[in-house]
Amino acid sequence: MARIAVMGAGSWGTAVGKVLADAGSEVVMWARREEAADDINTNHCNGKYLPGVVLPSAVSASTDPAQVLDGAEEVVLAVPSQTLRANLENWVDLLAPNIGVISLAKGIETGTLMRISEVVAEVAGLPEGQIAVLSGPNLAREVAEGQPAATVIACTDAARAARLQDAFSTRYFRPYTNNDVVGCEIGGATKNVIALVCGIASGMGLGDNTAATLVTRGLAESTRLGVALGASQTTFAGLAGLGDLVATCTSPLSRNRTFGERLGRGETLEQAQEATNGQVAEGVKSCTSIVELSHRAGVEMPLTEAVHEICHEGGNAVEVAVRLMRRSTKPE
Ligand SMILES: NC(=O)C1=CN([C@@H]2O[C@H](COP(=O)(O)OP(=O)(O)OC[C@H]3O[C@@H](n4cnc5c(N)ncnc54)[C@H](O)[C@@H]3O)[C@@H](O)[C@H]2O)C=CC1
Ligand SMILES: O=C(CO)COP(=O)(O)O
Repeated sequence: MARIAVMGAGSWGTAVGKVLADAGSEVVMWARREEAADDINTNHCNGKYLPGVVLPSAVSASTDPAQVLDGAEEVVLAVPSQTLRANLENWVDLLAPNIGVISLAKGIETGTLMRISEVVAEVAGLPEGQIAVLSGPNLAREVAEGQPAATVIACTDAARAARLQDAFSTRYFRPYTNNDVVGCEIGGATKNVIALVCGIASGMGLGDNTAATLVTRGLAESTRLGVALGASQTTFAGLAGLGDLVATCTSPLSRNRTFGERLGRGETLEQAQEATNGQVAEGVKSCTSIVELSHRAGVEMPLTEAVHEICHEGGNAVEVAVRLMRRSTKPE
């Protein structure tokens, strides 16, 4: 039985811990709070993030990263994108030199504009073939309940991607492999921003034509950015692109969509933040780094710019929407 460390016991880290244990691994989770580790060890659940979900007995937890990482063959990084660097810096001396890393994060680091696998490579000094990313339409609650879902495991080392595919395969969770790490990470980060704009539109009372327009044009601008950064266009038509975009833009379980809805109803950023139960809505910060990345790459991302303006420049959603509709006409 392989021993896998999951660093982060939030909603997705916990759901992924359950998947890995159901697929046959021994899973040790790192939790920030003692109560979370106790809850997992004593009650086999994580009541703060996934109330009612029973975790397999092969899942245990600790707040001590040394204990969690001791003997681990793989380490899953399940902390928010903007905190990953600082967390990993604390753990780097505890990683075995040949350890495999799997990033679950869906964001772009602010300031550096790095994808999260690039942050991992820089901080841990690992070659890119040792770093994989997992991304797809995977709302944590549904996966934890055992509802059927698929995902993508991307790694430049195809043999490693195939090994991870096995390690994550269960009767309800079906991973596909891909070698397009850039496309999977860009798709995962941009869909959160498009989910914010879909939520804003919904909060403003707009209907399904608007939502479908935002999803489709959101996919167009995400693909434009990804391709400019070296990704494959086909990745954006797959699970880590369109698949995740649809799930996140339409689901009431999405933190990003819900956050946007509150903004669209007129709440401030602070009010919307209060309602997240301490969970991350990655798009709020990543919209800034994605706008900067798009400028650097020379591609237009009007919807992402709109979200940035509403979230961080005091933009009024109605005025921003009117301006978007008045953009010059163009071929599709
Ligand atoms: N929840 C979901 O349905 C999915 C989430 N993801 C991605 O997985 C990553 C992790 O997300 P979740 O587990 O959902 O997040 P979460 O907000 O539910 O949990 C974050 C975890 O990171 C820990 N953490 C460590 N350092 C932290 C810090 N400085 N600030 C805040 N939290 C800190 C928290 O204690 C918590 O255990 C994100 O990038 C997210 O976009 C990806 C797919 C599905
Ligand atoms: O990434 C997700 C689904 O694939 C989760 O989305 P939220 O972070 O918006 O909840």
